Amino acid sequence: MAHRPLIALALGDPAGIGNEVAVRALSDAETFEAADWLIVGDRRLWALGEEQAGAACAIADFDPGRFERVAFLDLAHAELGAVTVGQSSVACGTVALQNFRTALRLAADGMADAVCFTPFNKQSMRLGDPDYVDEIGFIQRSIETEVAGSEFNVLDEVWNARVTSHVPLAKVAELITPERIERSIRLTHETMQAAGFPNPRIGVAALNPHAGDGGNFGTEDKEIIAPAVRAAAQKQYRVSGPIPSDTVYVRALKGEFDAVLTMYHDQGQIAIKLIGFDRGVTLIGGYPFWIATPAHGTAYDIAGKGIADPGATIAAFRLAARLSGQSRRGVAVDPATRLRAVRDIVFDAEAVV
Ligand SMILES: NC(=O)C1=CN([C@@H]2O[C@H](COP(=O)(O)OP(=O)(O)OC[C@H]3O[C@@H](n4cnc5c(N)ncnc54)[C@H](O)[C@@H]3O)[C@@H](O)[C@H]2O)C=CC1
Ligand SMILES: NCC(=O)COP(=O)(O)O
Repeated sequence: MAHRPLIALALGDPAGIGNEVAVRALSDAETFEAADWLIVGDRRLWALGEEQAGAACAIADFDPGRFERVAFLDLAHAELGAVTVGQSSVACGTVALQNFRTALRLAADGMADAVCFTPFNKQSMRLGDPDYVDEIGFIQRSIETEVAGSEFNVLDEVWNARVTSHVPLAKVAELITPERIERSIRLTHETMQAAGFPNPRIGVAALNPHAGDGGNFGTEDKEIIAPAVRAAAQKQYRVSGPIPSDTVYVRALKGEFDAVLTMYHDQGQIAIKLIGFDRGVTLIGGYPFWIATPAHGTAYDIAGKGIADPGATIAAFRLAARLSGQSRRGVAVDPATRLRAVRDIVFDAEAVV
């Protein structure tokens, strides 16, 4: 039976639109009611978000004895003078990394059902941590797992999955291997099943124009992708392809596929953002808890102006609440156990900062 989940919300890059859209999203009654919220960040930067949004949320500081529906876990860690709205910096990356790591550990330790985050700026994250590549690598390090999850871009109409993600375009072709494709098909199937699709239909995008056009425009589709799709189909996955990538989303939107597996980041993201930029969610699957964020980024060009659209953040928060509320795990639901769990959150948060 569904229960109201506890979501650890890691505030993202403070120089971007993240705090503003988080304030707006939690001011939306239906979104707020969908979960209990533990907001992880620096209270002074949250106040900046309230100012930018022109709205205020009455959220008490976290107190283990009084936690009911929402609390702010104030890590009070930002070097405020070094945060400039609209600019990447070490300070912004460091704050975002610490917020994210704390939220991940809360969930990994079973003290939150899911993690949401507002947009990170990967340039700032790299400045804050030279080893930072992307969220997947950081999650692996933070929760000490070898498991590499994957990003899924979610709209009501269709999902997008990726064989490669945050890699230079020049490297994509060499990373398209049968093993990666089969693994991505399996992860897409398992993640979508966990999200409520009993037997998802997956269309696999081709890499080259017109799926290589008989070998005229590259051989990967014929020699690598087609055999991998056949092998996956033999294992009973409902999969077809390679399908020319300029029309695979047209077919998906007509109802032929529940998801499209693309070969590289922008191949799917362009389609998804054209279909629903204001409600697109990036969902990270493959871990014991759901992780969700809006599909858009930090939008430095409009940060601080009070004009950011909160639609995708609302969609991300609601999706995480729905999936974790009906999910495979679930933290303590009775108040006494939850109180104990939330007390531990504080100790854990102190330990990781
Ligand atoms: N959820 C996350 O953590 C994500 C983080 N990123 C990161 O964000 C940074 C900037 O990425 P960009 O490619 O420039 O994409 P972006 O999404 O930040 O901006 C692209 C364009 O969309 C507009 N835009 C974005 N969100 C909007 C909103 N809510 N309302 C109105 N307009 C909006 C921006 O003003 C800009 O013109 C990068 O470091 C990237 O890695 C990108 C996507 C998702
Ligand atoms: N992994 C979260 C994230 O960065 C989402 O944006 P994208 O770069 O994967 O499009």
